[in-house]
Amino acid sequence: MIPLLTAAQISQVDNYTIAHEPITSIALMERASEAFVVAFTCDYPDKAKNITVYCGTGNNGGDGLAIARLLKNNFYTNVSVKIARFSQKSTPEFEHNFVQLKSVGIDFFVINADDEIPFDDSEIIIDALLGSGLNRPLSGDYAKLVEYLNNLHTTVVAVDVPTGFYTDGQIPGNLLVLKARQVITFQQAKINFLLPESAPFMDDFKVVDIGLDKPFIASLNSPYQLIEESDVRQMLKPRKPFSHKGTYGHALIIAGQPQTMGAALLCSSACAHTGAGLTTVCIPQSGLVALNTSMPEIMAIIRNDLPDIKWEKYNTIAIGPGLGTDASSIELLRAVFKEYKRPVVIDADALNMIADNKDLLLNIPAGSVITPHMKEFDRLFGQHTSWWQRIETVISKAKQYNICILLKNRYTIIGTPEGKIYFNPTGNPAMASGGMGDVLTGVITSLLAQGYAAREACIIGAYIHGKAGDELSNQLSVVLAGQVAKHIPATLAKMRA
Ligand SMILES: NC(=O)C1=CN([C@@H]2O[C@H](COP(=O)(O)OP(=O)(O)OC[C@H]3O[C@@H](n4cnc5c(N)ncnc54)[C@H](OP(=O)(O)O)[C@@H]3O)[C@@H](O)[C@H]2O)[C@@H](O)CC1
Ligand SMILES: Nc1ncnc2c1ncn2[C@@H]1O[C@H](COP(=O)(O)OP(=O)(O)O)[C@@H](O)[C@H]1O
Ligand SMILES: [K+]
Repeated sequence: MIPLLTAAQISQVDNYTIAHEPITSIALMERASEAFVVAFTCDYPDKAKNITVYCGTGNNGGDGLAIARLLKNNFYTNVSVKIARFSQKSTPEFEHNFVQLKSVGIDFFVINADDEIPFDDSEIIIDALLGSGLNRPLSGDYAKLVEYLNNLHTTVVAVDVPTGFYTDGQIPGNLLVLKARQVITFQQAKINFLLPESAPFMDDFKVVDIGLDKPFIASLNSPYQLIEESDVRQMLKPRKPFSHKGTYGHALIIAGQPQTMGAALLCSSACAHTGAGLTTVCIPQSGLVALNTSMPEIMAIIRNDLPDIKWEKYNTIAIGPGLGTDASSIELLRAVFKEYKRPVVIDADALNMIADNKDLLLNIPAGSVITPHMKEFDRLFGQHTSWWQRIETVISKAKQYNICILLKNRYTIIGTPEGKIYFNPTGNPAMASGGMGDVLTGVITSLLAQGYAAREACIIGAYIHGKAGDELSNQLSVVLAGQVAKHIPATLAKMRA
């Protein structure tokens, strides 16, 4: 796991590293700038491009000055610097690098407060105006400069953070930010880069290691963690030589209506492909031929008004995909909560029914998983105006109901009753198509049936679901849910290798 820190914590780690490595703050800035330049030269190798580095007078600006000098040393022939001296204040690291800049003879131009903004015809802009020290929305001269630069539509590469962007906490509406094609960020992704509100301000980000003190970072015990492949590899259990279908659990999936049978088929296919020993799906009579034709491995219980379910047979139950919200579905959901006290997976229409009957929230068995997307989440827990607010709700509701909440998105958010938030990095826009969530539910259900706890099932499930989609998207620009379900065994084989 990569712990994700707030700007205040990063500055704490910065100071700790300076004191304990030990390293001077100027040497740390040089190391950060070198790391930026290595990444930059990789993505922008044309050394004749006309590049302007815009620098503020804080440490982000200090980085910018060092970066300009290092680019020149790396034979970038057309680099110049514009310094926004809008405040009398500057940091010693900025001033040190200013002296260095002058000594290597790079063209620079100072823009003072209230000055006209100088004409810019550069091909690449490096944004080192403001970084993680931002403490208020841009206004005045900064706002004027950023609006001018945004209107140029030039390729912008931001140093650490796009100027004006909030790295953590609620992002105010109508925020003015210098829009970046790419952000080359230091040490770790900033938490807000992982939320959809970052989308208008950056196409992409890349993390470069600047050698901040890792044990100290771990000691801060951040609630926010980014999942890494190694975590999932460690959590995955092998399939043992003398094992049999009973070893890997029996999952029951209650899903589908005549018009939404696909949801039941996708969910149960994903469950079987993720390795549950047995999968049974509870569907209406009209779905039986489709099930037997497409997946003879899966057993069926025909869903009359209230089917006769032998609850004790199942290691876990999933309920919701394509289920509908009519009276008999609500009755069935209540029956699950009444009869079955082990962890379940609740998705789609089951979430919508709980949203309409909030008393049911209290009946969810401890250790269960709910898998809402944004709209289902807001129906359940009230309207939210920002993703930061949703994260806060995930933390409080996971604890209150003793469940894992998996809130789906580009970086799916998993909250546990212990107050941790895990971000899943896998998945891609080729997967933005119907039924993908049904497959995820099947994957998580399968993992619960196999004996993984809810936290592990969510982390492994979200990761391999997205990873399967990533592998497919190497060849395909659109990936369908059924393809992801069928590809899970190949992804699992690689992860277990
Ligand atoms: N931490 C690390 O790991 C490392 C960090 N490094 C680098 O340091 C950067 C952080 O530098 P930093 O702390 O000097 O802050 P920075 O963003 O340059 O801002 C400067 C000042 O601007 C001001 N200000 C704030 N908001 C404003 C606004 N809206 N409009 C106008 N002014 C505003 C505010 O001062 P104020 O006016 O509030 O007194 C603030 O102090 C970081 O992003 C990275 O690039 C690396 O070199 C080494 C490793
Ligand atoms: N752009 C994307 N990047 C990463 N993952 C995506 C993207 N679009 C969709 N997904 C994944 O696909 C799934 C969609 O779930 P959901 O909205 O419930 O779909 P459905 O209701 O159609 O089954 C989620 O797991 C989500 O993380
Ligand atoms: K910046």
